[in-house]
Amino acid sequence: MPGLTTFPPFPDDVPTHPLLVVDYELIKAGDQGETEKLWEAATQLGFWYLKNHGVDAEAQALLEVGRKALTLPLDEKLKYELGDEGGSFGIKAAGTQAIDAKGTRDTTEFLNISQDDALAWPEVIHRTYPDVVIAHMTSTIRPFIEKSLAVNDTLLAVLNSKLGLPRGTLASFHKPEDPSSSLSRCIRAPPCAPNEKLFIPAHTDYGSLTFLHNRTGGLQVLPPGATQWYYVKPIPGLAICNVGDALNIFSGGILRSNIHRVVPPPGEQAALERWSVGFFTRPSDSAILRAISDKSALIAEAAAKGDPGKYQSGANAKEWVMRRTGGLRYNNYKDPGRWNNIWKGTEDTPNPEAMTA
Ligand SMILES: O=C(O)CCC(=O)C(=O)O
Ligand SMILES: [Fe+2]
Repeated sequence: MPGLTTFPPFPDDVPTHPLLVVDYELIKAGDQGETEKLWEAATQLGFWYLKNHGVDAEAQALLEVGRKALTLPLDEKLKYELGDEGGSFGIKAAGTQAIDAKGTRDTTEFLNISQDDALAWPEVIHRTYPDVVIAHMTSTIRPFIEKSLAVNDTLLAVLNSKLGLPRGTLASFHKPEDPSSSLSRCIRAPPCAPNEKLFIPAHTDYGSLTFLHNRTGGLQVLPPGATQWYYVKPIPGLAICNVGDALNIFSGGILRSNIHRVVPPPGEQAALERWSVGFFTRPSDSAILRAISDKSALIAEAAAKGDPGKYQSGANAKEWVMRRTGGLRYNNYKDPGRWNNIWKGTEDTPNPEAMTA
């Protein structure tokens, strides 16, 4: 069982980037110093560790369900495949994404369960899932999603206040009753074949906040101004959180949606199958992705300094996610130039894979 595996250690001789450690208990208690730490992390690198979040057991349980679903026979998994239209929910089969400008197929699998489906179950809002997922909807999936949602909502409220927005502004773009592409995800990547270089290509996250539980290494960030990738070391009990495109745009660029990718785990960990789980908070489908300049002088000032098009995307959150998800699909791949552009996020650094392609 993945959760019971004793992992070979994460090597100490690979380039690793430190992240600030934010204490969720202190954030909930309104601690000023911790709030400042979260703000620094969210505006500088856009990534941080979160401790005392209380979701470890639920994350582990979701991983076990993900393991059951992603080890079903292929024909069973394909019944729930995401499809090429840019849909977010269901199973992403291996080989369905183009992971570089040359159109190389990926090897990872995802189980993506919609927040809306989990909260409304047994009502179906977006789609159905394999029986093994349904069987654990109330015992496992819903508790993971509810607790993760509470964590992300708490962080959003702190960021809302630091951005000088009227109370509840960011929350109004993330109402749980409005349909969204928010989801829980379980990722499986194979033990590293010798020529395997990339599991998930360099990207910014599509939504607002990501809350990730990693067992083995492989996640890498390209910090602002850096020319090389750095691993983010998985630390038991600490989640890895990051800002996505929607918050970058809402904040006029103040919050950083940093580029990252997933490569095979370093050192001896490469011999293991890689499993990770996460929760992705995304805005309501109909929320327009634009800087909220009319509600915060801070945001107005920041957005005015930036590229005007960037903070007036003209897209709503659903369109943004569909363009990015659909643009990566292998069946939609046409040529390197198109691959580089079609699924772009808010990154301010060129995609390093694009440069070498
Ligand atoms: O598995 C990981 O470490 C990160 C996955 C990721 O970046 C994503 O799903 O957006
Ligand atoms: Fe990501």
